[in-house]
Amino acid sequence: MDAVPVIDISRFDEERAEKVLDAAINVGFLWIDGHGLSKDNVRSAFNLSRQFFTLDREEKSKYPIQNNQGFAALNVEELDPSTPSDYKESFNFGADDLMNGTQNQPLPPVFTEQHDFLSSFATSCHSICLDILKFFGHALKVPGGPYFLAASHQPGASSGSTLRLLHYPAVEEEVQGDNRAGAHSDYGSITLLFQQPGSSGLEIMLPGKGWVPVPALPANDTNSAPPILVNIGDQLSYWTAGLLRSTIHRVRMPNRGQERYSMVYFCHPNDDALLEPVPSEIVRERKGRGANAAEGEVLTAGEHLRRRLAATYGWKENEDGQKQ
Ligand SMILES: O=C(O)CCC(=O)C(=O)O
Ligand SMILES: [Fe+2]
Repeated sequence: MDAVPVIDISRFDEERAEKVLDAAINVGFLWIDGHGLSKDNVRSAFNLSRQFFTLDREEKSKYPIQNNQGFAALNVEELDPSTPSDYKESFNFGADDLMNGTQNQPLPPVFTEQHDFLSSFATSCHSICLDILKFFGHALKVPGGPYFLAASHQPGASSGSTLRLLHYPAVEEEVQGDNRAGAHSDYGSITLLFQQPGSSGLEIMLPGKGWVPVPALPANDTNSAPPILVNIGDQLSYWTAGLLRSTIHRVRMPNRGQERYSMVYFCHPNDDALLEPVPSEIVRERKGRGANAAEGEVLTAGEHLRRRLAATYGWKENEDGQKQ
């Protein structure tokens, strides 16, 4: 996909850091290669996802989404309030718990039996995100360089980091228009998006270009998983006064009879991180704040997430993060 560059992050150098920053400023999406995740790992995760979503609806509904963890049935989520709710189902894992070994979330046997695998998958995703954040820290020339942003994304610290499995069932008739995931930007710092080879439906909104499809890249013949799609979320946009683009995207599935599986790792800062512009000359030169920020208001990452989730699921949470 020409609009979205592919960048090999297996080595850290000036040129690559500049390319990563450039893609984040101009597109908000990039493919990363040299990420170190194996094809087998990604395949196993997709297999687990398929095992879960093919369970009876009744069985899946024993784990209803609460505090952004668990199962959201078809049409529960409404990513874009101006369009009908999303004809997709999902399962969210609290990735901080998966990483720190304190599993509080009720899980079906299909997942508890593979808990070690899920923990290691989430840990790998998080460490890929830390690698990418190091490129940004370096290119933005913040104090501490590569470690500045990574330092507020400690693996296992209390955060909104989430591993999410998604299933878009095949339909024969049009279901509420073609929008299967309404237009939205992501809430965290950066997102890793896994699609299966041959899979289509994802579109991103680019200035001057409109909606641009971003189909999965083909599988390669190495042991490595194909390049992973990365996008900038709102929190990194706040931190960089809107310099890094939190690009709006959606899923449309006009091809009848096709289903789609995708997996997403939302990397979030520690809950107590303040979403104020980072001390960078490059950011200081920039006027304004990131997407949706009211003038003069500085939120913590945890507060920001609570607000966004309340809007998405139509529920409110109290200070302790309890659903009301
Ligand atoms: O399924 C997809 O490819 C997109 C999912 C997505 O954008 C999200 O869950 O935030
Ligand atoms: Fe998204």
